[in-house]
Amino acid sequence: MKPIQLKILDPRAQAPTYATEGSAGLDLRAVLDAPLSLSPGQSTLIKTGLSIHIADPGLAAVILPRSGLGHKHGIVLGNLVGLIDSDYQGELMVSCWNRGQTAFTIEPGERIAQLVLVPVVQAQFEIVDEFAASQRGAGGFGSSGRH
Ligand SMILES: O=c1ccn([C@H]2C[C@H](O)[C@@H](COP(=O)(O)OP(=O)(O)OP(=O)(O)O)O2)c(=O)[nH]1
Ligand SMILES: [Mg+2]
Repeated sequence: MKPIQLKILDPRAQAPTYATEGSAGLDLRAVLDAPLSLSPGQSTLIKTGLSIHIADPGLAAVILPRSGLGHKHGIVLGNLVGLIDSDYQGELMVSCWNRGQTAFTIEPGERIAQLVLVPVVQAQFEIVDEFAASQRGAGGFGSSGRH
């Protein structure tokens, strides 16, 4: 694919790389002046020192939690998932939320989340009054397999 333009906005940041050949995610590191303690329940927006311009509307990026931090320490994302639009050119920001019971300290340069590029389809809509019948119809929320 075409390279995605990347700006390194802070000298403490570095271009993210895939850790292994098969990695889907690029780890994002915290740009912080000092360690930052997050109390239980607290969330804060952390800079990454990076911006990208995806440019292609057929792509987007998502920011996802790292499983170790999320499972072991309760550090997930305040917005659950971050969505980076293809036309966004600002700094990549990570909302870190301590959903755990104990304080957690984020160190400068710590890998706090991961960025995944994903394909996107922009929908076109056709307004109709009725849909053609389907097997499911309007059933949902556990309706299948119930008698
Ligand atoms: O975790 C995130 C989520 C979003 N963004 C940036 C990229 C994204 O393209 C932009 C807008 O995000 P979103 O559309 O989710 O936020 P919004 O609350 O709808 O704001 P807006 O009105 O600017 O679209 O903010 C981040 O840097 N980190
Ligand atoms: Mg938006």
